[in-house]
Amino acid sequence: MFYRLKTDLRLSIITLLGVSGLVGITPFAVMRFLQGNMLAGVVDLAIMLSIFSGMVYAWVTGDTARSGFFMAVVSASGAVAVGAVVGEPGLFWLYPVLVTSFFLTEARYAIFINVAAVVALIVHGVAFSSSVQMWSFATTAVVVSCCAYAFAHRNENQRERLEHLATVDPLTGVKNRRSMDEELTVATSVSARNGISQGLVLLDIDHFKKVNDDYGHSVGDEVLKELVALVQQNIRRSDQMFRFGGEEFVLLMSGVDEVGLRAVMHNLQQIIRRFLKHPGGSVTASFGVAVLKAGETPEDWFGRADVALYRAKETGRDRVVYADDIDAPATSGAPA
Ligand SMILES: Nc1nc2c(ncn2[C@@H]2O[C@H](COP(=O)(O)OP(=O)(O)OP(=O)(O)O)[C@@H](O)[C@H]2O)c(=O)[nH]1
Repeated sequence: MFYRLKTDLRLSIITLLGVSGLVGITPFAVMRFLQGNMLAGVVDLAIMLSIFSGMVYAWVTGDTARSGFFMAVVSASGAVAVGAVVGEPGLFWLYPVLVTSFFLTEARYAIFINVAAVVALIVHGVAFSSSVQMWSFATTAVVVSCCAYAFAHRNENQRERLEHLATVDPLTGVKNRRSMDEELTVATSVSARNGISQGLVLLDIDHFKKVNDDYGHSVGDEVLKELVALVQQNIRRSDQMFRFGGEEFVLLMSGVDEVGLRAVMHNLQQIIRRFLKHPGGSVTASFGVAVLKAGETPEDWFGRADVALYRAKETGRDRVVYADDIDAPATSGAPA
């Protein structure tokens, strides 16, 4: 529970709004019923129930986009209703709403919700004792909204940047090992559900240490970038490439059958041989390939591809080895 609150900002805002809404509005609802102000009491009760159901929906389904939008609309409508029914003291409820809307839903929806709420109160007009007060309210509402927008926007940018840094290899721009672990898990579950075949390729540049030693690290870096560009130009957009570490890369290919995979690998091997160069000549690579088996774990799947890569290196490099060819039981030719 705390992990979800820590990692999902929108869920934490929904929860904060839900809990503080319930705690903050309950005394007002009770007071209004006790004072006989039934309409205001019913409005408070409706807001509390809606906020509570939005919060429960977010926790149960994980769909914070929909529940966030719902809670932004509910809290803005509630604040307008309270302002319209209670008058001037009720206006203050709009300020927290103007801020939280930017954290609950997308900026364009939040702007629309905030403008609609302020306009609704101005058009209704009853909550204001003078036009000066009304325009002061409108101006401060705009200032609060602009500040909230700027803060939420910056926060979102930083979140995206951190996510990028955590998942992408800075040298080559492909996803890193951490993303690969997640995608392999996703691929195995998708395959278990839909039966879509999944191919896994481990690609390791041959004698890369010698490239670095002979021509320098920066030339080695260029070779890595060139390799990524070449491979990406020659695989489908839906295929994914990851840098596993050093000079080792991983390709995840969905929906490719055994025959298709062999054709793709033959093509990739030829292209690397022909076009991947260092100042002294061509660069080659070794490949280990495994097609996901039914019920296999990501670790076992990766392990088979790794064994195939090891075999490719062991048997001379610059070759593609398929895990299935290693797994296949040797035929003895003995009569049954
Ligand atoms: N330029 C550059 N080199 C890197 C980077 N990451 C790892 N390396 C180098 O990659 C080399 C890998 O060397 P080895 O593991 O011995 O592999 P290899 O020389 O390719 O030999 P085989 O794989 O057995 O063919 C090491 O020299 C590392 O320093 C990087 O980001 N840039």
